[in-house]
Amino acid sequence: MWRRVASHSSLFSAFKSSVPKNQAAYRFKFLEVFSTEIETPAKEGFSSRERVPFITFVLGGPGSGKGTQCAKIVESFGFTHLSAGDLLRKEISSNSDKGAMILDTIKEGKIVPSEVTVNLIQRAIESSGNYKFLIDGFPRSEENRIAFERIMGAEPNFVLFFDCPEDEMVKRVLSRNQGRVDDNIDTIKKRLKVFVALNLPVINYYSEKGKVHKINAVGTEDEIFEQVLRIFSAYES
Ligand SMILES: Nc1ncnc2c1ncn2[C@@H]1O[C@H](COP(=O)(O)OP(=O)(O)O)[C@@H](O)[C@H]1O
Ligand SMILES: O=c1ccn([C@@H]2O[C@H](COP(=O)(O)OP(=O)(O)O)[C@@H](O)[C@H]2O)c(=O)[nH]1
Ligand SMILES: [Mg+2]
Repeated sequence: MWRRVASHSSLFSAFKSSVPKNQAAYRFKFLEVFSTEIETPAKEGFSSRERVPFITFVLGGPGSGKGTQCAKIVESFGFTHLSAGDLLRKEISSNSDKGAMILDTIKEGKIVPSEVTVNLIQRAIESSGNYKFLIDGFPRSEENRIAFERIMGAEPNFVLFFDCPEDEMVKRVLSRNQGRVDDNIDTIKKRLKVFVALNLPVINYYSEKGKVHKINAVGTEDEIFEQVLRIFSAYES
């Protein structure tokens, strides 16, 4: 069940180029894991001395608490937090030639073309120097998922799904106060529809593969983190 995809991986190349020359063994491990098909035991964790890449997708509707809980996971477990939305917003503010298109897409609550987002994630992975990643708010569609798996040559080790009722998500987004162009009632309604139509199928896909940990996202931040903690502690080997 914990099978990684077989193709030659650009994730491997990414790690390869970011690893210092004197860490040949480290580099070799990535080759071993990502260029061959390996049955990995279900209990494989993220603290092994091999430092093999460990990827968690963090999914849930807008306002379900993904970013808030990712910050806590980083503190406790040393993951690198890559919020796809933050990477896209950074791209807008960096005056990139794709900025205007990304801004329009976000305002409409739609999904940015997969190759744009995957490339940003890939670059962030390459420059992180880490091997444990929380990929927050991505993949948002089956097309996103397929593009990630094809380009990176890797699947997530597991998926966290923050399950939150819509009225609670709307309440949280409207009081988020981060000056985001999409935190308004019109866009949030569109985003909720996009979540159900395009993002839930991704969660169902990984659920059928036995990779989803569902979290009840209603409660205090600390109550929710207790559930998260139990899951991550089980992978700390
Ligand atoms: N458990 C919680 N209860 C109430 N509000 C929360 C909770 N977790 C996060 N929030 C708040 O809700 C808003 C959305 O949280 P955020 O982490 O940005 O969600 P997401 O990344 O899923 O959109 C933020 O203002 C955050 O402070
Ligand atoms: O992989 C992604 C992640 C985000 N977005 C866009 O960025 C917006 C904000 O995403 P973010 O994850 O920041 O929102 P959150 O769920 O945290 O409120 C989304 O509605 C999309 O328009 C996207 O197109 N692809
Ligand atoms: Mg977020």
